[in-house]
Amino acid sequence: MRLGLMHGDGIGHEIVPATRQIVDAALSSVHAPPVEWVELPLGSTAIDTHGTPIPDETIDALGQLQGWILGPHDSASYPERFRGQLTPGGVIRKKFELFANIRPAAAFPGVKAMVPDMDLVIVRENTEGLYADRNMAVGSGEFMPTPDIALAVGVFTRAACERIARTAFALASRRRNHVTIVHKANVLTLTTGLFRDACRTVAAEYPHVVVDDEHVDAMAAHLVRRGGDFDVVVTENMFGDILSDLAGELSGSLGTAPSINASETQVMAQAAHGAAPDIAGKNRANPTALFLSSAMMLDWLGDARGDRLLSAAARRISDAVRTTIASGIATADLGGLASTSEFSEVVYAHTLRR
Ligand SMILES: NC(=O)C1=CN([C@@H]2O[C@H](COP(=O)(O)OP(=O)(O)OC[C@H]3O[C@@H](n4cnc5c(N)ncnc54)[C@H](O)[C@@H]3O)[C@@H](O)[C@H]2O)C=CC1
Ligand SMILES: CC(C)CC(=O)C(=O)O
Repeated sequence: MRLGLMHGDGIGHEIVPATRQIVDAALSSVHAPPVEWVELPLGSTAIDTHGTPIPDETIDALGQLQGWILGPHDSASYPERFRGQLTPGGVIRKKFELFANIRPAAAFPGVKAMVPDMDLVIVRENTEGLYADRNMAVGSGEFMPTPDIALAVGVFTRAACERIARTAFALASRRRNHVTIVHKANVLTLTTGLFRDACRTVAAEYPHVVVDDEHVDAMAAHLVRRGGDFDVVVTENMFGDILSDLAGELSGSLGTAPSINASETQVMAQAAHGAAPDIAGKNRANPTALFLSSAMMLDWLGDARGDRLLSAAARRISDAVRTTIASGIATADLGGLASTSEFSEVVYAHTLRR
């Protein structure tokens, strides 16, 4: 199996190589064939070598792959000429229509979580909404008609809202049969109102699923006070981005918050967090989020290919992470003393253990 690999920026240079080793270990431990890794340029290093953070050769190569791992990028630090453009991750999401951003948040044994009974999945629409896109036909855009006025246009299409709703209801049907639609239809009546209504339309196809809906501001409060009450949360692009950081932190740390971005045919593993420039190069980052993102990717590929070994390898990784953290070994964000490499070595050993 060929899988793409992009380090990204900041802590990506620490957590991506560690993740590659864990994936290799997991596949070997279940006697699956090894991965043929396809390393691709992206981020600051690609600016130096190719003059752009997202070279055409990377996009072309991804078009030939079913799955890949994307390290976090530090687009806020790119030279001025790249600012205001879609970020590398955003370009990839839109180019390959990776419309479903699946972001679980569940507390681990051994972690002092602020909401210890949280076990939910945020299903985020990944191609529309308010996130800027100057270059593509479908998407949204910011512009300045004068130097003193900035405008942003959000795009919500019924087709994309119904598509992400189906993902959410199918997921809830395999979990606890509960979907919460998050919107802000009291103010953004037409746009997020369309999102809510399209989700409600799809809900009629899943009569066994309990549906409710919340305004995004109230939802933020509910997550803090009673985050254990939610199962699947479906929402638009920016609300999902924000709520998933909140849920990640409430259930452990941003460093434990995984995600995949998926279409019907391709999957990208990408942690929910960013490049963490404040701790980059210090061997302090928690690689858990990317480890678990890669496990989600293997699981997705296992389903898509009907290959149980890939799903078994995915379980190896998540079990190894849980065992490691439950044994009291954790990085600083979880209150532990382990460095990135010390933590990764223990997860690696547990992944290989038969
Ligand atoms: N998917 C992506 O590639 C994303 C990229 N970014 C980019 O990352 C850069 C920094 O953005 P910020 O807003 O500071 O968000 P961030 O997620 O990089 O960092 C926020 C805070 O969480 C901590 N943190 C994040 N990941 C961690 C980990 N694995 N282990 C331990 N602590 C961790 C950081 O140290 C920081 O204190 C920006 O250029 C931003 O655009 C931000 C979010 C997502
Ligand atoms: C493209 C990213 C920088 C947006 C983001 O924060 C995320 O998707 O997590």
